[in-house]
Amino acid sequence: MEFYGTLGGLCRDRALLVRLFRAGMTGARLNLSHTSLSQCSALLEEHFFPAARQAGVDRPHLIIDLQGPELRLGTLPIPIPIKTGDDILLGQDGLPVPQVVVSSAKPGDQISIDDSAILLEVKKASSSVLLCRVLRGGTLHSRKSLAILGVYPDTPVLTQEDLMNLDLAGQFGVTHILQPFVRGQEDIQALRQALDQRGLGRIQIMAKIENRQGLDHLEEIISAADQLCIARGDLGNSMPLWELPGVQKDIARRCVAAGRDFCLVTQLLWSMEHRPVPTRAEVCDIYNGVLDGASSLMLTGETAAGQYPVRAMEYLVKTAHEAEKGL
Ligand SMILES: Nc1ncnc2c1ncn2[C@@H]1O[C@H](COP(=O)(O)OP(=O)(O)O)[C@@H](O)[C@H]1O
Ligand SMILES: C=C(OP(=O)(O)O)C(=O)O
Repeated sequence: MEFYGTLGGLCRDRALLVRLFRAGMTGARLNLSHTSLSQCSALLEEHFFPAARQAGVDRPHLIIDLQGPELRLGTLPIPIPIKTGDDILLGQDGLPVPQVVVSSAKPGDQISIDDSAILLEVKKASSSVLLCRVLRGGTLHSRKSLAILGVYPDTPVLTQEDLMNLDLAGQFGVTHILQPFVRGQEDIQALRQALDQRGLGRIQIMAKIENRQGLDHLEEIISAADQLCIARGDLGNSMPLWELPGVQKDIARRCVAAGRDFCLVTQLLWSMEHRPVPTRAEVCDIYNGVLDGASSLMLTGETAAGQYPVRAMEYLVKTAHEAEKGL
């Protein structure tokens, strides 16, 4: 099995990366919604690849997660607390959001931020600004994910930043690409074409299933992609959460039936961002994911921004190996 962490601000530390590899990590993801390959040249060349060599991992996977059609909050000068019941503006003179959010949302729509940690309802909409009521408050941070629930604005398959990152993917040793919000086989064909044009046909495409559009076109996505990724953060925004386990199991079953590898990601050990020991529910989730056929497991905030990244990797790897004994 492959075990991945996400490289965040924490990971500009070779000693930490050596410990993650020694704990069983076989590769890592760079979320290019928060950084770019050019900004990460020192992280990759001076820390990531040397750490892998030092830990005896010959060919670490380097996975880039593109921006694609995903919507995100813009950059905030400082984190902003918002309270349940407050009214806030999105767009002109308010919080920075992509213009397509302002033009697509209508009164009554709900907007989730940071995988639904924060929830807004649109009260009034004009062509430049949305007045929203805060249904669930919290603290807003830069570049957190944003979704208009049930609304799918027409956004490009690849952003300008994505194309610039693809230009550098060969020289930085990228082995896999996580393609976000895949809507059908055309999205995958567009990425494959962009890779072929750059002589990067060897890079594996991992199609992220993150919303209803992906679910509705699952069969063709399974055929077109090299691997799938069950991206439970955004996928969980697109349905009542109690439906998510059944949907995860259905995707897993269909991947296994088609002989397609799949990766399981998000909140596998979420509590370990702040606690040294996982919950019983988290280790059971990992164990079940392996029994359901996951070929890789990926940590996100646990290694990118958490307090116990190495312990989290150890729990991930040990729990998965225990589950493999039952296969
Ligand atoms: N390259 C990075 N630099 C700084 N912080 C990062 C980076 N990657 C991730 N993070 C932080 O870790 C959090 C969890 O990572 P991830 O799951 O990849 O992001 P998100 O949930 O925003 O898609 C991010 O929201 C961000 O706060
Ligand atoms: C891993 C995921 O993607 P992102 O971190 O880009 O929201 C997810 O949605 O589960």
